[in-house]
Amino acid sequence: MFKYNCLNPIANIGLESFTEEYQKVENLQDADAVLVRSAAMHDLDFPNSLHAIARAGAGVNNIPLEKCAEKGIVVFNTPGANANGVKELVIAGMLLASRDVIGGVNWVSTQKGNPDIAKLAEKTKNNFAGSEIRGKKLGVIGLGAIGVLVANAATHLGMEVYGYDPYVSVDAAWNLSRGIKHSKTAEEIYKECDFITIHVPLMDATKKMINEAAISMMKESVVILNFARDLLVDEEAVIQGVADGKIKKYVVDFPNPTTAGADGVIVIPHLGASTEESEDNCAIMAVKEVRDYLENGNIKNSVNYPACDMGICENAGRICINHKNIPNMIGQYTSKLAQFNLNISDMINKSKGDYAYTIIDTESQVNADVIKELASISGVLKIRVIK
Ligand SMILES: NC(=O)c1ccc[n+]([C@@H]2O[C@H](COP(=O)([O-])OP(=O)(O)OC[C@H]3O[C@@H](n4cnc5c(N)ncnc54)[C@H](O)[C@@H]3O)[C@@H](O)[C@H]2O)c1
Ligand SMILES: O=C(O)[C@H](O)COP(=O)(O)O
Repeated sequence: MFKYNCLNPIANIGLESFTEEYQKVENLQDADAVLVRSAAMHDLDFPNSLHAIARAGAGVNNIPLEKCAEKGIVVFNTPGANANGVKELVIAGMLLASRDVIGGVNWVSTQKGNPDIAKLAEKTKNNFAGSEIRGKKLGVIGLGAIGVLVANAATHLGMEVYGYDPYVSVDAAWNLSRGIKHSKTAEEIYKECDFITIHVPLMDATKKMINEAAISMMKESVVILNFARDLLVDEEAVIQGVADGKIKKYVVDFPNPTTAGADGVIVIPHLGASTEESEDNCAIMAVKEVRDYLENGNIKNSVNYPACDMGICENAGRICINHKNIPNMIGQYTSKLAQFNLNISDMINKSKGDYAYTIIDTESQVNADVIKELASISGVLKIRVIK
């Protein structure tokens, strides 16, 4: 029996794909796996029983990845599963920044019960007039799952699109519309574009990447859209930019005391992935990843351990070892198994940064003494018997 805990509500369609071998528990301390969306996990203590954390979403800045890796806890996310939901809201954000729909709708609500509202609206509507996005230049920083969809959609709306991503994946590059201009520097985006949207993960290297220096290069009346994370942007500098008339609008999906209610800022309460479809997709993918890891030891879409897949175990035994990426680990495992006269029928070892993962299938089952011996090897962080 496996136990899982949910730190946020996770869509039922995903949870329903857990079999009767799974039990939901209220306390993380009792869990083999945790499912989470944006709940902050940095200050949590993780029990030794915890094997996996699945982020039903993209951003993993709420999870202490290194601390988890060190404890042999594999952290998964669900790449692309909510990308369409975010793309649609980014397009809405561009339209809301271009035309004062929000101001107009708010004005109408102040006229409740006014029998002359239709006439008055015709006199007043000019206060809420705007411009169109067709023909404008959009710069997309970060061409991953979301950035590619936004860039492609914007070309279909008649925008001239520039894309910047020095680490773009081959898959993402294949999916980009041919008409998108490849920017080799972020500066080109800052200098050329009327709308700038960022879709990069929050990491030390990307924190405050949109700052005073970046803003100073931007065009007058630029619109900045941030559906990635608030800390990617120096928001004090943005508010100053709005006050100076340099920035027309800042559209952001992450409310905080700096931006809530600020002039020229459209703040959305983190709704990018809050669609039925995105929530379902993320939950289904997260549960699938957790099940494959707990039941078979396979890793797909982890952000702190390598991808590693040996399928379903057809052999008598399978052990999985989370370990440091240091020399001679495999040599030590194989010689320990040989000491116990265990024959290896299949094996895979992969590494990612400082961490590595090994799956070993054996021709007979591995007993507790063998596991104890393997666990005593320096650099082993966690060991699990799958079969
Ligand atoms: N508003 C929401 O509800 C919502 C929903 C999903 C994701 N997000 C946020 O959006 C981010 C992006 O999501 P995604 O699914 O597209 O992720 P992704 O991993 O598919 O794409 C991120 C891209 O950013 C690129 N990148 C990294 N550093 C860069 C840099 N310095 N300059 C330019 N490009 C850089 C990477 O190469 C990658 O292609 C997530 O990390 C998350 O923080 C927000
Ligand atoms: O990174 C993400 O996937 C988004 O920010 C969505 O977060 P949420 O699952 O809490 O809505």
